[in-house]
Amino acid sequence: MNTKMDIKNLNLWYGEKHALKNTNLTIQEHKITAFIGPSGCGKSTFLKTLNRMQDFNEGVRIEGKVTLDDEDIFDPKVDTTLLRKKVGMVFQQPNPFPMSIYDNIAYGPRIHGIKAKDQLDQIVEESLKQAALWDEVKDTLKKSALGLSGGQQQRLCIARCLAVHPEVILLDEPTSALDPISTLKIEELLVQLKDHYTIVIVTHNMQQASRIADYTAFFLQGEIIEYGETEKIFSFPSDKRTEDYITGRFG
Ligand SMILES: Nc1ncnc2c1ncn2[C@@H]1O[C@H](COP(=O)(O)OP(=O)(O)OP(=O)(O)O)[C@@H](O)[C@H]1O
Repeated sequence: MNTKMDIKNLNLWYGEKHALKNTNLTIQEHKITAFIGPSGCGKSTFLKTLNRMQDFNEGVRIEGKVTLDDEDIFDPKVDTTLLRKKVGMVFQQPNPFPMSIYDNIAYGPRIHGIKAKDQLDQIVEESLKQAALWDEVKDTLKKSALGLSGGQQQRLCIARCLAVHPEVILLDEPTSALDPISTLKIEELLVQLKDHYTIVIVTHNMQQASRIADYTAFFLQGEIIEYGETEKIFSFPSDKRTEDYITGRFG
């Protein structure tokens, strides 16, 4: 088992608000890691720190160390565009660009310098196939992505993320805006994708975490209370607060 990302003594402040308190975690390669915990406990904050999305946030102060394949992601020499290519992100609300399905997928590769049509065609097809969307859209690639259903749009966003060949995929409650069937499709997809990618998912859905995650971290008020194999966290939590949360006593 390989550690893909290692987070050590990570603290984050939004102005005066201490949102992450000395958090430590390892993210294992080719596994799905889920973050669970009540609203406002710091899951999204932690997730966004992993590809330096917090750099966009004024007034944020970060201390601690995060490595990707043993390289410090906060090193001033790090090219953040390249980091975000390696560590891609999918958000809660499907957010396709207002352009064609094809152009949505080709957008990232084009930014990274790929211009040849046959090469872009191949990336578009490959990414849509990997995101289990190809069969549904292969005849309408030139149509607007905004015409797709919510579930299709979210798979498009996953395909768009895959098109730049990331190593880690961060997903922030990717199914919370979707119906149960689309949700299951995305879950199946993530389980397939973990053979090739390392996946980190924030979810409010405890069944979802127990269905798909290999590892689960329980967050509470900016701290990681417990982290381990999902089965263990859900069957024999070591901390009373974890037990109270997963049995629905709060949150
Ligand atoms: N940009 C920001 N500026 C100031 N405070 C923020 C900002 N973003 C988040 N916070 C605060 O930091 C804390 C953690 O928020 P975060 O969004 O990480 O929690 P979460 O566990 O992901 O919540 P949810 O499950 O509701 O999405 C909360 O108290 C929130 O109000």
